[in-house]
Amino acid sequence: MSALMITGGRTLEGTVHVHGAKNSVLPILAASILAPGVSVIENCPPLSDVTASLAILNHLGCRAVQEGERVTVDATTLTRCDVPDGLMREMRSSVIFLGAILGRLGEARLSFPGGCELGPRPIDLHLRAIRALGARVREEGGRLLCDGRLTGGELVLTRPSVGATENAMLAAVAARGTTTITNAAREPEIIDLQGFLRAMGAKVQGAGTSVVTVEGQKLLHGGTYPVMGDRIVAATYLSAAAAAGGVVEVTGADPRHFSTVTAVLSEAGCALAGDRDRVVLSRRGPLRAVRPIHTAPYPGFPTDAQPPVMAALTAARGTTLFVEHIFESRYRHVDELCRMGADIRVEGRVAAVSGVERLHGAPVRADDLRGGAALVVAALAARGESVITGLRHLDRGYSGLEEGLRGLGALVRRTEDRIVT
Ligand SMILES: CC(=O)N[C@H]1[C@@H](OP(=O)(O)OP(=O)(O)OC[C@H]2O[C@@H](n3ccc(=O)[nH]c3=O)[C@H](O)[C@@H]2O)O[C@H](CO)[C@@H](O)[C@@H]1O
Ligand SMILES: C=C(OP(=O)(O)O)C(=O)O
Repeated sequence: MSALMITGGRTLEGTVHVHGAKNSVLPILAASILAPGVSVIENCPPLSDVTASLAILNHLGCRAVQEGERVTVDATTLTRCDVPDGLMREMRSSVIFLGAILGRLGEARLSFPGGCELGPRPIDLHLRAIRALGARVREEGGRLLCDGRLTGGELVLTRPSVGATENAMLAAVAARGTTTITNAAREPEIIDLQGFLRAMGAKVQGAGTSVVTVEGQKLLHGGTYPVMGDRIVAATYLSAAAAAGGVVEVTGADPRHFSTVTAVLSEAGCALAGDRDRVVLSRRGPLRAVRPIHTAPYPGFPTDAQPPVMAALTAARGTTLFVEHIFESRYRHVDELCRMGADIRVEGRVAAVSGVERLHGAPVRADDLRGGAALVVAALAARGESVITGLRHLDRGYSGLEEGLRGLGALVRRTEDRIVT
């Protein structure tokens, strides 16, 4: 079983560059099949979710290859409209292929997606959106059978779901006429998807606001596009620096995309400065508790940053309340943090984090992606050695994490075969 061995207690110093955003590149890879052409995606991180996306693309008949941080997708040869159940279960974003396959071929056969287990993650809004564009959707034996000629229309999402907004945009690009998506998600990743669709020749506007408008059936071609930097990876490195102390510069992501996170870390006693694609955090003295942190859709505090920021505040003076509004069950890291000496009580959606003097190292297991990031942050600040297992979750969203942390002076190594009892 592979594990991360982290000996905590060293302050972090230096610069770390974040890779491209997982939550941008996955819908962009799905979008690449909308036109029978060659797309080139730059700044594409080598993540296991990207590998899963490439496997889906190749299964569909495309030629998708990753070389370093560049992915080339030749979607000219796309022939199939089905995604096997095993690939659907690999990640949440497999469901975004629904709008894209349906848009390109008029037919799609998928099943329900996997992804982090954070409580129920239905896809009713996705299906409602594509039905509203004229698709027929049947469920048979756990498979979703979708077909129909798509026509633009007025879509109103009952909540600003990121994935449903993306699926609706992809289907709308191929639909006849104009589609408006009201109460659309406003995340920066939606703006990135719009950027790629425009690079393919699509007419899309409004991304980043609550109303996205798509004029469908424009002549599309392959596009070349650089994926934005990962704001959650940036938030994770900053949380690590806040937890361990020191001076860390994070480059490659736009600090405006995670300003709610930097605001919290600043309130906790860190000094922050930055500009368009870099931010520097320094923490010399102790951390203090902050006002309650409520996760919310963008531009609110991101649910994906809740676990690492919580880990950073486990040793702050005082008590911080976290209120998780997006997912029903996103505190699976709490029990593991408590094994490291944290004092956290959870009641429903609220977690009360009472700062302790210092965490201690322990064997812990990641049960989901950002929960794993929280354990890394905690281990860097803890006294002694931690052994973190469950790395397949971390590998879905973090590439080069050990190298990045080692470059900041952390004692981190990955063992591939250690048996952890
Ligand atoms: C690959 C990707 O981009 N994942 C991100 C995306 O996930 P994802 O796209 O799955 O998140 P959504 O915004 O769709 O989900 C938000 C909430 O809406 C609910 N919901 C969603 C769809 C639906 O059809 N019905 C429904 O009830 C979900 O259960 C959840 O409670 O946004 C989340 C919220 O910022 C992030 O945590 C994930 O990292
Ligand atoms: C929850 C996440 O990912 P996914 O939606 O792919 O499960 C995440 O990136 O934190």
